[in-house]
Amino acid sequence: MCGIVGAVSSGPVNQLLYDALLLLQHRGQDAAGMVTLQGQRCHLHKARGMVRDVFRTRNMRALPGNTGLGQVRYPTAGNAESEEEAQPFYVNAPFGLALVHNGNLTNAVALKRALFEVDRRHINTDSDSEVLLNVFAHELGRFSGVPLTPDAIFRAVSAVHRRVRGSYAVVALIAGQGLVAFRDPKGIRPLSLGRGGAGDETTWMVASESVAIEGVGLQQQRDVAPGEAIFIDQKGQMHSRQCADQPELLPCLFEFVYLARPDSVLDGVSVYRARLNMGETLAQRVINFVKPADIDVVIPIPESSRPSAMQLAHRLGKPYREGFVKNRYVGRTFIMPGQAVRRKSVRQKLNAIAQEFSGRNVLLVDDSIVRGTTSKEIVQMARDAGANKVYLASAAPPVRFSNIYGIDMPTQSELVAHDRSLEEIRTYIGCDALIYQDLDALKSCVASLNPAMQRFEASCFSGEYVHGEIVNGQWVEGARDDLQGELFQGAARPSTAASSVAVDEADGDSERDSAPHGRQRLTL
Ligand SMILES: O=P(O)(O)OC[C@H]1O[C@H](OP(=O)(O)OP(=O)(O)O)[C@H](O)[C@@H]1O
Ligand SMILES: NC(=O)CC[C@H](N)C(=O)O
Ligand SMILES: [Mg+2]
Repeated sequence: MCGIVGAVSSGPVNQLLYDALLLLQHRGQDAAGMVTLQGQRCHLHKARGMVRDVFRTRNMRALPGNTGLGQVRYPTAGNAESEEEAQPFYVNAPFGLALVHNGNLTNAVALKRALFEVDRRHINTDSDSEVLLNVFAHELGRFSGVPLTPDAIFRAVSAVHRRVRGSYAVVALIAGQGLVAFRDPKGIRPLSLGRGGAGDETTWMVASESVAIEGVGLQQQRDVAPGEAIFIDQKGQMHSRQCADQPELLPCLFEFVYLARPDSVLDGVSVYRARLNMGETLAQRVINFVKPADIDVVIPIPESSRPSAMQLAHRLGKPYREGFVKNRYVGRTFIMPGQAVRRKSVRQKLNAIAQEFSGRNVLLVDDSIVRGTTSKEIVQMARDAGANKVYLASAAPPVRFSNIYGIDMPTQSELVAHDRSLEEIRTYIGCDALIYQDLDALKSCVASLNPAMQRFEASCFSGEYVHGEIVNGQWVEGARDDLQGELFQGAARPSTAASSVAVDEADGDSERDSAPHGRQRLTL
């Protein structure tokens, strides 16, 4: 996941974009960037780091103009250390184009080959987003004349939909023309449209989450529909068209579990309310495994599990206590690069209040257990703080399969639940009881809040991939040809018991950590 934003306004957009990026920081901590457009001239600044570190006053001054876009990056392709792979990407033809992308293309290798051999375009990094920009640029060049028309833009987006597979929420800027936003035909990653002011004073914004729109004082209008493209010209006129043949809404379920902020509304669903529902249904599961009389207190594992834990405690009639205090200056651990830094960060980030644990049977609640880094540490911290029994409940089902659509879970063998029975996971984490949410229950927690949303991209729980790239844990013929053998190798190869060990028991640094950031990424 990354956070993306774009704006067209009657005034300068640099501060607006900066503020929106800060509100999207939870979606990407590795790099940030912005492009603004003043007349025909694009101004770009991007670098590794968090928003506050990347944009100093002098950088902001050098980003003039009334149209612009920005991104916070959490890499799923290429290399987190590469400054060039920070976004936005820019190409000078046709017109001058800049693009930001949230998602992950699953046929990027084949596209890169075709771009070079057929379209005669050079890709200079290992980023799938640079591939996506060049596909869009090539198609825009084919359909557009001068002056550029909305129809040409929409035809180019339709062609992108035909060529590209995977997930993509996109904002692009066309020099001298305006802002384009589009979402893949299954709407896997979110994209919201907002507006403020009126007439000549109108400001438009497109952003990954509604919190960015509302946080800068604009109003959320609606979501960009799956497959839809929106074009806002420099006079502030908005044009839109459905550009996909068979669009259907299959949003990523993990957005509701963990990725999005609780105060966002995605595709009409309040993330906060969905998380409350998760607490309700999880409470039903808990009482199947642990007698309520054996639970003294419910304690969330901050931050994302709080709404679910609160509702779960309410449903069980048990006290809800903040037993862990979060250091607000440490970022999200799951999206940090590398297992060693993630593990260290759990202890730096969370500290136990011993009195809340001492002599008690505690039920810890987290939103999800992915690599098991957090839960293993936290269970031990609860024991060190004097807890009697330590039970652990997860508001999401076991994460057993790779995510290839924009969450950095490419390697099954990193996942604590992969190839392990429930009892083996419990033993590994070291808790006295382990309770997971049921997948159908999780889906209904979200779907009950929007009747139009009945299906989800839930591959990391189910192993079913919406584009059919992987079937029964194996890349299907053809889809596999698009990709290098080592890509997503956990999914491509049946794992062995040895390779399923998520984290080395002794020091937490698995062999995979010797690879850059411990990730198996798309290498083009
Ligand atoms: O099993 P793991 O691999 O440890 O991943 C799961 C944990 O990571 C996330 O927390 P994170 O610290 O990233 O963010 P949060 O503060 O929003 O909870 C998530 O909320 C879980 O606590
Ligand atoms: N998490 C994302 O959306 C990543 C975008 C893009 N695939 C990258 O790696 O930079
Ligand atoms: Mg967490």
